[in-house]
Amino acid sequence: MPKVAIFMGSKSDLEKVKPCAQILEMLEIDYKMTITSAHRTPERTYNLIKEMEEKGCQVFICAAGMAAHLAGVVASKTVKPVIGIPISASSLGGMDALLSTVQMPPGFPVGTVALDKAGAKNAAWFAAQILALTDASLAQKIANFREEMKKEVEKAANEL
Ligand SMILES: Nc1c(C(=O)O)ncn1[C@@H]1O[C@H](COP(=O)(O)O)[C@@H](O)[C@H]1O
Repeated sequence: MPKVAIFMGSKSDLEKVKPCAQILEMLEIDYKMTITSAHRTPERTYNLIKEMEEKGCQVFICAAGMAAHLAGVVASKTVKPVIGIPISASSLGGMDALLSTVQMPPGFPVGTVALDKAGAKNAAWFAAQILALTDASLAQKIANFREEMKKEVEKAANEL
């Protein structure tokens, strides 16, 4: 049963979104990743939100570039937390997607992470932390990975 939904606006976003799925896999969190667009396939988007909620999904992650309305539209249809990953997909270098993801009207927040791959990774960590509020073993797993990251920094420092 997927706990997290990852939606992206286009197949062209996939390479930048893959790290999100990889982190969820590393944390052994069930997820469903698919392509849907609030602009091009509004009905599919609405149906997917409903389907995912019925399956027990707790967090929605939405990645989109350009006029990135996908996360906002998902936020309008669910009261589950929505995390937006802005994708740089135009000559504006991602500022278009960043602003259209983050600047939501009050009452419909989209927790917005950094652009592209770095943001994709943090979207997964953030979703995991939300799920860990009610899952002690997942919280411990996240803490263990943080220990590993700490060791990597110390190892790199020692090797300099
Ligand atoms: N921002 C949105 C939405 C949406 O918000 O509904 N649907 C697609 N897109 C974005 O358009 C960009 C170009 O898409 P194409 O490469 O398919 O032309 C992609 O970054 C996609 O996320």
